[in-house]
Amino acid sequence: MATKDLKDDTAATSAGKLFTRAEVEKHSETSKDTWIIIHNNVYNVTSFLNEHPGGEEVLLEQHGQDATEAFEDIGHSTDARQMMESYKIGELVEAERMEDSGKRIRDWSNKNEDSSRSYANIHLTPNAENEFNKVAIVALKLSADDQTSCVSPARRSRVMSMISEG
Ligand code: HEM
Repeated sequence: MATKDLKDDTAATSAGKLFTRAEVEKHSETSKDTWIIIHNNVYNVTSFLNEHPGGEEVLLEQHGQDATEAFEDIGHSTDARQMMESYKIGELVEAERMEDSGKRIRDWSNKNEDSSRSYANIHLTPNAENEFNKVAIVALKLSADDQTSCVSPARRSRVMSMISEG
C-alpha cells in the first residue's frame, strides 16, 4: 500500500541515512515521494507540497535534484530554514557533497552589517548596491500589476511599505 510504503520509508531514514545523488534521483523516479537535495541534506517534501508558500510546482520541478541554488536564489527566511529540519531524511555521502555548501546562507538579521555585501556569490561595492536597490525598486513598481511576476504579492507589499513614494 502506498501510504504504508511512505511511512516505512520515512521511519527507516529518519535516523540520518546517507544517500548518493543517484539514489535520490532514482527514488524520485520510482516513487511518488518528492525528495530534494539542499546544502548536502536530503529532504522528503511530499507532505509539504501543499503548504509551501512558494507553491508546489517549484518543488516538483526539483524532484530528485539538487535545489540548493534555486533555494538560495529565493532568499528563504530563517523561519523557512528552521522549517526544513522537519523534512530532513538524511545527508549525501561525503564523496558527493558540495564544498561550498552553507557559504551562501545569508544572515538576514543584519547583525554583522558590512559596508559591502554578497548576493548569489556576486560581490557588490556600496555604490553598486545603491544602484542595484534603485533598479530593484523600479522593477518592483513595474511588476505591481503583472500576474506573471516572480515576486509574490506579500513580498511586494512588504518591500513597498518600506519605500516612501518620491
Ligand atoms: C524544505 C524546503 C523548503 C522549505 C521549508 C521552504 C519554505 C518556504 C517558506 C516558509 C517560504 C515563505 C517565505 C520565507 O519565509 O522565506 C517560501 C517561499 C518560497 N519558496 Fe520555498 N521552501 C523550500 C524549498 C524551496 C525550493 C527548493 C524552491 C525553489 C525551487 C523554493 C521556492 C520558493 C519560492 C519561489 C517562494 C516564494 C518567494 C516569495 O514569495 O517571495 N522553495 N518557501
